[in-house]
Amino acid sequence: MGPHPAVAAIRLAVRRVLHDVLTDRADNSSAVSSVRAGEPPLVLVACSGGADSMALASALAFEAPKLSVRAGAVTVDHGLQAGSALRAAEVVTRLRAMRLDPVESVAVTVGREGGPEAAARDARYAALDAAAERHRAAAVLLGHTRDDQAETVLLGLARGSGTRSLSGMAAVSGTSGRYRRPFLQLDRQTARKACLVQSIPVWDDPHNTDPAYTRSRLRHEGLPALEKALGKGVVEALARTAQLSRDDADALDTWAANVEESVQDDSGQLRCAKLYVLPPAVRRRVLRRAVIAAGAPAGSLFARHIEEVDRLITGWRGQGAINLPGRVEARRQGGRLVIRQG
Ligand SMILES: Nc1ncnc2c1ncn2[C@@H]1O[C@H](COP(=O)(O)OP(=O)(O)OP(=O)(O)O)[C@@H](O)[C@H]1O
Repeated sequence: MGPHPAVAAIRLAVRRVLHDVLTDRADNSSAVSSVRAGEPPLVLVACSGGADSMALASALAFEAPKLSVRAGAVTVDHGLQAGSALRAAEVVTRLRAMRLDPVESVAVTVGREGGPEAAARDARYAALDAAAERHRAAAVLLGHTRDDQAETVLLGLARGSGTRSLSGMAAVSGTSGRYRRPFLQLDRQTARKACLVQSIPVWDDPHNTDPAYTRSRLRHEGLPALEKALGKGVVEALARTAQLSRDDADALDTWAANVEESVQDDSGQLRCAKLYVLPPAVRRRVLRRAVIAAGAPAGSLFARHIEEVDRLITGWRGQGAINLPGRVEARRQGGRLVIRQG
């Protein structure tokens, strides 16, 4: 008898990603310094102890040896709840029981920038990046599911963001495509079921059900209400929207990169008349690129900032300089847009 369908589904998803990692590694072996010739590649799973990442860890532990890949794990202790260190130690024990090696727990200090969720995420990714470098890992797997993707799209929609934000999380992201999300096409229930039938204990993060958090409200109230109103297929449809938006956003980014030079004068300043005739989606991207090139941190730059700069082109009525994150300033001067750091 074969494995339970949920277990078969998670293993297949991981197998596919491991194949991709090995193929990419073979293609880049001369370019990527972290790859050591002849050494079996190491793939790490980022594991919170929750159902999604425990299912991911179990599938990685099963599939990796068949492809001569070493499988390890990292759990990050955010130190935000009483007893978090103990829980991290427990997760480590469970991961070692799956014969993953190396397995480590990394304690981080969570700052305040951007609110508690964003600060925890920044600290977590910094720790995962450092672990990947330390172990020269070929990839780090994350347990985001199709449900997480649907939530991300809805959050972007509610913020009034553009196509880039609606495109949610990429299947491959990070430095040299380090982060992989094998479960992006799988629903959360499949991961949970796979843990259940394999008797894998999981830890349910109380934050995930705490109505104080936007994502938690969306998960437990918003999406069920949408499913009731629009039907069960809404999660899948939102995930499809993410993929379509990603393709659109990629095409528009390429367009913007290609026209950039044609709107600059000899000293590299942007010519307002040339910008004016561009389609708004392309113009806003050109402006965003220019603002980032001048030194504004991409993460602090929001749609409203770029809209304000855009009004120097489309709604010009002699307004003054616009202050942007990273002490960058944009002003219109004699038919040119001057964007520079103060
Ligand atoms: N504390 C952590 N340590 C290591 N990896 C983490 C941690 N928290 C989250 N991750 C990684 O990020 C993914 C998404 O995290 P998120 O917080 O959105 O979901 P989650 O509900 O914690 O997921 P899971 O059910 O896997 O615990 C996880 O599946 C996992 O791969």
